Amino acid sequence: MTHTLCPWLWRPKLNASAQALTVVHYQFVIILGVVFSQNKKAMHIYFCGSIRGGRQDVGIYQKIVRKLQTYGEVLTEHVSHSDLSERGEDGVQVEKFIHDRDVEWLQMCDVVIAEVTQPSLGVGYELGRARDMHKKILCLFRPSSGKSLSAMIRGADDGSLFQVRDYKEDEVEGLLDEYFKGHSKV
Ligand SMILES: O=c1[nH]c(=O)n([C@H]2C[C@H](O)[C@@H](COP(=O)(O)O)O2)cc1CO
Repeated sequence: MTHTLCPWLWRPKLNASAQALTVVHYQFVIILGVVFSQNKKAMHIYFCGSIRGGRQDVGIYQKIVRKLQTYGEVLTEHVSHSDLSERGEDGVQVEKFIHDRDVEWLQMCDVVIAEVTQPSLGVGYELGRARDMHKKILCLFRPSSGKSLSAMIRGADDGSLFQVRDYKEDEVEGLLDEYFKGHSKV
């Protein structure tokens, strides 16, 4: 029986119980391998940052995206590209393409990280959609900008799925480490 199922395990010198033990051992190793490879599956991270709302914070977006890339795949890496201007992405029928692609990415992501200091209609829309999808959301705001965050963002903080944190630029990496410590596999 054993040699029919697993010919490479068939060792005529082993008695039946030793063969059964070997099979159980190999099954255990296979199960461990499957569990381990699932845990290693990259987390999908959706990063939101202003584009047409103004690109003055692109340097901070780059810092955030670099850090996020140590935790998983950032689906919207383009938001942090310094050559992406306030005009946004170009192309044929680009508006519908961008909207539909980004909503699909929101659906597939494990977590949404948004830099919300520079107000942006697109980021506000993404956050509303993500909240309705019950995604884990972290919004980052810099009070040193002198701006006041919309109540529709700050007021959405429920201390759990939707969180808003005030931060200083030099704290952002530590803050993300702290956040992902609690959400290492979403
Ligand atoms: O070209 C684009 N590509 C793109 O992915 N977006 C998405 C991602 C950003 O998090 C968000 C920015 O919105 P807005 O452009 O309204 O600031 O919208 C927005 C634009 C332009 O509106």
